[in-house]
Amino acid sequence: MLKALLSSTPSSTRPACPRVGIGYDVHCYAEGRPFILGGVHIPHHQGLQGHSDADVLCHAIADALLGALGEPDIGFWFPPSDASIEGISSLKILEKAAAIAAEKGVTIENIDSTVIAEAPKIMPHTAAMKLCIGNALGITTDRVGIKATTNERMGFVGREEGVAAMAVASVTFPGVSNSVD
Ligand SMILES: Nc1ccn([C@@H]2O[C@H](COP(=O)(O)O)[C@@H](O)[C@H]2O)c(=O)n1
Ligand SMILES: C[C@@]1(CO)OP(=O)(O)OP(=O)(O)OC[C@H]1O
Repeated sequence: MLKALLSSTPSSTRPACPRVGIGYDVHCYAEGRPFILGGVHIPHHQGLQGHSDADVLCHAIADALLGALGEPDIGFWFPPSDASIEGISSLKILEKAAAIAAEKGVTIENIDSTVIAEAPKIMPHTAAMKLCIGNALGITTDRVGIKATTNERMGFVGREEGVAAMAVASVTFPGVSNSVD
């Protein structure tokens, strides 16, 4: 009876829905700072400036994920004006984005990213970075893409004034069904 009633009413059934988001960030270099990228301390003569640990890659990934989730960006959740988060590990920011995804029942499918840096070499550190990012997001390392390129000596990246990163995130929102079997 209920099944017949439901089949005659407008359906609210919706299949699982894939979504994507993009993120971009840039930080300038400063002497006397550790260079933290993807949660990993990479030996370098200078690091990135920021209110947080300035992990430009994690910030780009966080914004990509928040975008895919339809949420406000990183600055909403972690305001630069908040003194209590000074020096915060950006892996915590990824953990927060993953928690928001989990609350919504959203599956994180994969992340891909590119770091744009003239120096140092990034690729030797990507295995460690993928582990940190994968752990923070609760996904396996094969779902975390990290690539790197120089800027061919052009612009602020080319002059080694800073580092940029871009990322995309792919997620699946859960389907809903009113069917009664
Ligand atoms: N900071 C970087 C930049 C580049 N790489 C690796 O070198 C390759 C060549 O870079 P080009 O910018 O000259 O195309 C690139 O594909 C990366 O594998 C790197 O590790 N770190
Ligand atoms: C997480 C925050 C907190 O201040 O980190 P910042 O180091 O300020 O980095 P930025 O990418 O400029 O902005 C994001 C901020 O919300």
